[in-house]
Amino acid sequence: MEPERLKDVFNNAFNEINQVRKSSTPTLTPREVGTILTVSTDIANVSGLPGVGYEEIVKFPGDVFGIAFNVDEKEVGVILLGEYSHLHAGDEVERTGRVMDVSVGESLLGRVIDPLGRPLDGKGPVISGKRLPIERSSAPIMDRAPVTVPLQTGIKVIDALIPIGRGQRELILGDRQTGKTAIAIDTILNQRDYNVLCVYCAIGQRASAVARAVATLREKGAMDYTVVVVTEGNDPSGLTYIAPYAATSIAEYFMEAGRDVLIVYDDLTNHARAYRELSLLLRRPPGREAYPGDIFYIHSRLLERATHLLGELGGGSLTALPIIETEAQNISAYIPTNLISITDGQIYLSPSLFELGVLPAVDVGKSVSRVGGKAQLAVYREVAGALKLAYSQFEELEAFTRFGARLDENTRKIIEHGRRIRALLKQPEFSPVPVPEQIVILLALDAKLFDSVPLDRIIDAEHSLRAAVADIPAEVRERFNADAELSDRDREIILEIARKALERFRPESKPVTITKPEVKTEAKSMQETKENV
Ligand SMILES: Nc1ncnc2c1ncn2[C@@H]1O[C@H](COP(=O)(O)OP(=O)(O)OP(=O)(O)O)[C@@H](O)[C@H]1O
Repeated sequence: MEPERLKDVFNNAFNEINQVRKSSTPTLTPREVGTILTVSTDIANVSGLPGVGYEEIVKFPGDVFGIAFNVDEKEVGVILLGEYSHLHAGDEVERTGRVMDVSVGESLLGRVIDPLGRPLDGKGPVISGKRLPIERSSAPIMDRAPVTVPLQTGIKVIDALIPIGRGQRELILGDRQTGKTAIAIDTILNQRDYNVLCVYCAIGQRASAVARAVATLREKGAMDYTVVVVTEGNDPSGLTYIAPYAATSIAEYFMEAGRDVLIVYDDLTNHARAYRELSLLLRRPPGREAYPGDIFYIHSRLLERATHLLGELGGGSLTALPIIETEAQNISAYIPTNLISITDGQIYLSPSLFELGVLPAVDVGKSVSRVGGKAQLAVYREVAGALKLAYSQFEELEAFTRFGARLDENTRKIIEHGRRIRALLKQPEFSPVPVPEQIVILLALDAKLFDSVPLDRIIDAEHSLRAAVADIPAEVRERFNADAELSDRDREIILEIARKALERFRPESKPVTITKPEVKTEAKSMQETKENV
């Protein structure tokens, strides 16, 4: 062989050997490791991680994870996401190079998990091939469609007077124990018939309250289409802080797959408190009510993720029902006003109505839905305006009746009508009312058919009317859900059925003979008394 050719063969062989050697050598990946400087309540200060990014996950001994939150040149403030009593100054901390993410997917339906995706229901690990970061940017404006489809809550007062649309953000606020959770749970229960998936995010709640909510959802068959994300009061503040973001990513997965989703944040007061605690521990400067300056931003970036996507993007929607607890009915405190300005309306629950037994204790005057009216079914719109006006007139006039003022006939009628509206807007927990039944009740109320029914028989009259809905011809009932307006003929048919159903609840016109004997008896007895005296 020629020397040139020999040289080529030799070079090729040498290169091949080099390549084989390279591929069999294990590649060395650098580990960036730092040291814990201090560990205090729910946070750790770490040094020696110069490359760490904001919100990057770092790993502590014992598989405890943390989020890098205060990234300074020499020191990193880390929010701890697990039990940290075994951590000490001097322990190693390792960068992971990734941000916090959570399992998402169909397999999460029916599960109760914590914000890290760990199961809390004893049904084994959550198996899902897909993960999404918990912090995601919200859909850009050009990807958003207007809110046009109603989200039926099954709660008469809300569906009629404060309607919610799919993709809307409606705040539920009120003092403690006024029925805030009850409204959210009832709304979830009602989604069974509407094919809306639900995510219930319990944030820093008492374990007993969470257990009660989960038991109700399970008992009523709502867990089939619901994911529950839980942090309890005694969990680290870091876990409480990330809970709503993780729950939103779980919900967004379904939305991006074209589904309609409802998410409940119960409640964001606990979330704000957890964030305040972390910020103060990280020595961020406190602002109003000791909350950090970016408290508005953390809630607005969360709630901006609720939207209705365009048809080309699947047409899915994410409706958010954040809950806020007020103190002594102060809706102008810092966090409630922030949330009121971020959301598209609010449902205010009044403790005084709760005490009076008007449940759900929705104060219609202080509640509003800014976009839901456009999404409301046409049949509701026909009666809602008149009903709201009649109800607010009644509330104003009711105050006068407390002074025992003599009322003219017209005022008396307004008050009697208003009392019946209030009585019919009452509703027990866990018993959503279907749309056709709600509409028939509202039409009958609007036509003042209930005004002749005594107040103590209103509930029976309502039951009788609801049972009579079956008599309405199917084609008329179909128009209720099809967002079609009712014709005069339809209205007449419905009112005729309602009249019949309510007939037996009218008080019998009292025959004169009934009163006369009473007078006689009284007179007689007076005479007898006189005689006896
Ligand atoms: N429509 C209703 N009918 C009957 N009872 C109701 C109704 N709504 C709420 N309740 C009752 O009122 C109580 C308080 O309700 P709920 O726990 O929902 O209030 P909350 O405002 O969420 O309370 P917390 O401040 O503890 O979160 C519960 O005992 C619940 O059963």
